[in-house]
Amino acid sequence: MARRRPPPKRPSSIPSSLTRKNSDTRRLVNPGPSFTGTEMTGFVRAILLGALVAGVVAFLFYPDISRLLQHWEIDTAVQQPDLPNAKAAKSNGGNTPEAGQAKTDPKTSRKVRSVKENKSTSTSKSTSTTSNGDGSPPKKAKAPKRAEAPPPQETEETLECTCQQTNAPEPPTPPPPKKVKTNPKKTKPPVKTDLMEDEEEEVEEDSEVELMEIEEPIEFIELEAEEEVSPDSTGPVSLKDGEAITFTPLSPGDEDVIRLGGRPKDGKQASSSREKRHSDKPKPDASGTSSSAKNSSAKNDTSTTKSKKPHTANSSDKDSRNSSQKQNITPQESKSQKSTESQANAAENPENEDLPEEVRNFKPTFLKTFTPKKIFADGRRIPPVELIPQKDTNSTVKVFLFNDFLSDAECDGLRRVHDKHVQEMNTQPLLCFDSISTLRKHLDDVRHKVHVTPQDFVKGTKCLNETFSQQLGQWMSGNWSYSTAFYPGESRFSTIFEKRVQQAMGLDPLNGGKFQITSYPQGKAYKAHTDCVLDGTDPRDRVASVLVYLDDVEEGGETKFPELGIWVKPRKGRALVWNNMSPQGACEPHSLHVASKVDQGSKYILIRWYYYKSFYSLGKRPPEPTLPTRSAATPRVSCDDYDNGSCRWYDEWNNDHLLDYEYKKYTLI
Ligand SMILES: O=C(O)CCC(=O)C(=O)O
Ligand SMILES: [Fe+2]
Repeated sequence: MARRRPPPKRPSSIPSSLTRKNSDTRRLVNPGPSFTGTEMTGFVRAILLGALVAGVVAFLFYPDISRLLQHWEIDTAVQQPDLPNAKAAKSNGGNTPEAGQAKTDPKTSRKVRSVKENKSTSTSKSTSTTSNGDGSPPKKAKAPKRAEAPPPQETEETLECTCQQTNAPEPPTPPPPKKVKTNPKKTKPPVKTDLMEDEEEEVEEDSEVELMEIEEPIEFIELEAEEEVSPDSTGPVSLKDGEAITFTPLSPGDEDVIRLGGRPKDGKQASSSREKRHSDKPKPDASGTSSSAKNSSAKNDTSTTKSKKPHTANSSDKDSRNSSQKQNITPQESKSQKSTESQANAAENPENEDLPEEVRNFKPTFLKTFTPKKIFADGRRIPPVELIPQKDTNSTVKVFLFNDFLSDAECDGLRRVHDKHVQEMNTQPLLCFDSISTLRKHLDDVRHKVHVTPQDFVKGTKCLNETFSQQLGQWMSGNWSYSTAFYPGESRFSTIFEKRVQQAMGLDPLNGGKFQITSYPQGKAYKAHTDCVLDGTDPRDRVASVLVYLDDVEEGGETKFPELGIWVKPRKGRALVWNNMSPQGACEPHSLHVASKVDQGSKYILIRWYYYKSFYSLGKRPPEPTLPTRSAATPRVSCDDYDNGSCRWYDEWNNDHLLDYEYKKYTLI
């Protein structure tokens, strides 16, 4: 549009001294003509006529004058972007740096971005999920935010447009809502249904446009085809042809091969093929000293390292992890190996002084190989799906989902092994509590007023004595979830599973810990926690978690990530994989997750945690502590919090219930 010239600016004021001087001069030097009465009347008439003509002209051309003035204002706004018009134009576009920011992952950025656009365009799904904040099922969606007009550019035209809209008698009709289409090949609508069932039902009552938009499963991105691992590809694992993709389902006979933890009634502890797994790794302690001997010799260690663990995952495995992370280096070796650099580090951070060298010098690098790939198993095509956080967050946590990661037969087999083992264990567990206050809360819960004294606990432990354990166990009537464990190399299944995980996510089998199967009876949940230790002193933590649902759950039992606004419904065979640590190696608070209450039916999961690196005892059965004294096959129940009824039954013992555990964990085998 042609730009009109603004009218010349008039001087805003003339110095009064000058004016006065000129008029004074005129009056004195040139007094002007004098007029007769007739001449005066004619002159007045002429003036009146002129005024009349000017009035008519002004009336006829008024709109043009008005427009001329407008353009003058517009030009001013362009030149001065701080004027209100210019500001409004900027914010109306909604094109804030955040909104326009793309995710940094070069492989997924395009798709992530497209999903984000979709989200902001208008879905009640994303609105409702995001707004809840606690990861609870989304509430009734509000009126969806319609498609926004494309962001205006900061040009003269844009501003002119704003200005004209303001002056127009009727506001202009907004552009119709944008329907964002995603590539149907790359989305999986059925998955979305699982996650968003509640909202979907509500949204269906709304307009057609919404329905069309809701059809887009915005939470899911099936990842790029080029990431696929084809059956005959060599891939990251060197396997024999076909081995990576064919899996013979777990047959009933195989169940015996899976030895679950705990001392069976014959008193012998199951052993794993630990030496094989680590035979190629140097073992700082090659003396062959038994682990229990080392345990007792470590008792004098006065390591003061305590990690605060407000919301850390099930203590049993954490214990196994901690004990596995610290034993490689004896205090003597630690001292002799001290480098100038590490001493300097320790001097900088005196709190770390007592940590083993390996811990202090460990440089966490984010697992570059933590990349999802499409895999095939047993004739099943298993593409990865990235779950997009429904909350704006600067989190580095990525959550991936694989449907049918395990076959029905595999899931059934694992459930059977677990149930059988729970049945076979001694039915009377010993009950352990993280504190007396947790015990009191549980007593209140079962409506029993009991005066608790330290004598009720087995000395040196956090566990109740046998009599009290039995009593409280009956009152609580098995009101807990059940975890059983098996170890790498103990079954064909474990080997096949870890290879599958390696292919799908690039996680090194050697960096994985035990396999834990957990069942939740109806009404059970598990507290909000992170699988790594928040603000922990040991950076060699659980970098990623792999969770597989072994059955559908009739109602409830979702895994929720409240900080991300992601929640996932259990589906038989479905795997969830996420990273717990940031690229810098810090435990990510956004990885907080909760197993929500099973409202109807029961829930079964298989979980395995992966670490930054392999440790000597990682993935090996931990030596059982002798305290408390107990008969074979006695399970323990750990209530390490009250929240969400998070007592959990374990088939094996570790050191977590020992009072002095925190003080010696870095030197335990
Ligand atoms: O059961 C779930 O959904 C989550 C379980 C979990 O996070 C865990 O066992 O660490
Ligand atoms: Fe967890």
